[in-house]
Amino acid sequence: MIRDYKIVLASASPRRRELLSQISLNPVIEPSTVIEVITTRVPEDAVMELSLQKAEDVARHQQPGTIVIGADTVVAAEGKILGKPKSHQEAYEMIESFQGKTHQVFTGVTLIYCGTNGTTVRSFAERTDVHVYPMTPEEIRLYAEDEEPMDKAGAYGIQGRFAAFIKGIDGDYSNVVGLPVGRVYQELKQICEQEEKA
Ligand SMILES: Cc1cn([C@H]2C[C@H](O)[C@@H](COP(=O)(O)OP(=O)(O)OP(=O)(O)O)O2)c(=O)[nH]c1=O
Repeated sequence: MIRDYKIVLASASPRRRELLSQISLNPVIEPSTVIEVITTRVPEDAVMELSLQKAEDVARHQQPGTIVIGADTVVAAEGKILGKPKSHQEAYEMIESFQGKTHQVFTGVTLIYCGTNGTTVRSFAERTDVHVYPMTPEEIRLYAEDEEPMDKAGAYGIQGRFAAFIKGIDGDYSNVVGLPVGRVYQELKQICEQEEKA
């Protein structure tokens, strides 16, 4: 059973911790300190690559019987990968590029099971399509000036004030917030079942 394992979340994101506690998983928080390197421009591959780097960094110093979760979220809009904005101006430009349109949010997740005879690694990427209402330059400016977009991929938080501009989504909502918890739970269950059979 999942509760027989120690779960470590290799992330500083409070949203990811909250999403796991929503499904009664209360992980130990150990953010990774790895320098993130992307070697691809394909968003689903990039988020898996980054989630693997974060999970591997933290898995290195774990005891057997631990499962480490690493994750990374990006927005893909108009052929570009958008991470966190570096300035309010950049936040404005990101939102301007996808207002009135549909973009994709990808979260990559890596689960590493640390066993007595080595490790098991599983990575996957989950996609959600997000439809955004047209926004006026004033609406974009007021939102981009706020602190809310600054620590978020694509410069918005669907769970925050930006909800005013969300027309709809196709896919998992929790994936947009930073962790597709349903899929994470199913994958964790499979790791535990495999270990119990072995
Ligand atoms: C699109 C979107 C992203 N986000 C967040 C999820 C992620 O926390 C963040 C993307 O940054 P990430 O680099 O994926 O994660 P992080 O830096 O917050 O945490 P860590 O690297 O330690 O795991 O954007 C929202 O909260 N709401 C949204 O609507």
